[in-house]
Amino acid sequence: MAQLITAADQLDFGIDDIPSMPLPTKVLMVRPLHYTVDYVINPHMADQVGKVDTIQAHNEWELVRNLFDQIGIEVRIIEDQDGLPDMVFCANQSLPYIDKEGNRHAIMSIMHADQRKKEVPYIEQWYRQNGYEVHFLDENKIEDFEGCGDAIWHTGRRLLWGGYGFRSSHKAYEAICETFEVPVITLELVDESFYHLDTCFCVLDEHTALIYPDAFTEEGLNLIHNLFDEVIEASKYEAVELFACNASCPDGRNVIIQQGCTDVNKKLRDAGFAVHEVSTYEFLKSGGSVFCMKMLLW
Ligand SMILES: NC(=[NH2+])NCCC[C@H](N)C(=O)O
Repeated sequence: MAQLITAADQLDFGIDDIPSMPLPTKVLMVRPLHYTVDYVINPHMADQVGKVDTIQAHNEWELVRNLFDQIGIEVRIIEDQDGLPDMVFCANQSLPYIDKEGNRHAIMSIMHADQRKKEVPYIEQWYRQNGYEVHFLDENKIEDFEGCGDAIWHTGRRLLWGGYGFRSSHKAYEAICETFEVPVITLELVDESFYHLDTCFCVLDEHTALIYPDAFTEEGLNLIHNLFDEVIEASKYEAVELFACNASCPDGRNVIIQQGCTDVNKKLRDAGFAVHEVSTYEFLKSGGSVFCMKMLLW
């Protein structure tokens, strides 16, 4: 079953056929002491260089942290590094996994932008200190891969969704599929404003996803609709300006999301989710929100 799936006609399983995987119980967060917008590597950062209010950013980060804590997720914290202003976005430097025996693994990223490459060893060190087996992709064969920014676990199942096109190469998923022995469904990203899969695709529970449809190809949308019974769509405004799809729903019930996503939040509540709004305005300036500000762990 460990296959790479790029088109809906390759799907020979339903979600219930995929072995289950425990839900994450922890998050790693990186305290943003050196967070700024210093360079432009995605469209959201244009015009934002030097415009981050550092104190406000730290306050917002604390509130995000409190919300994870409140919904029962244990928060682990490390500090960021001087000269690495994007390190707070700790969804990007790795992809963790728990195998069927309960052993923990992490594949380290190959960051697309030179400015972010030095973040990876700090996260690797944390994994080593916390009993994870660390794996590397072959840099001679794979150009880039930005961890859980693009690679997203299906809630409760040993199935990975892999976005590619801007920050991660399709080739990375061949290697990940082999290393973790899980099926990977790849989704091409076509709009630069949605440069990571986590900007336009959020798995809410086993049967429900929140997406921004125009960020995908028709084939991608087919794949998503094939595996999810319910697909909630975000409007352009809430997806681009408020990063609605960059929400996080670690337990299949509580959704932590940027403040003001009125339309999406109504749809989430109608579908039975508990919505927790939080301001991440200072992080939106860098092209990130709740999902990017943490790494889900077991
Ligand atoms: N998973 C995410 N979308 N992370 C946000 C990363 C933001 C960061 N400024 C970058 O462009 O790399």
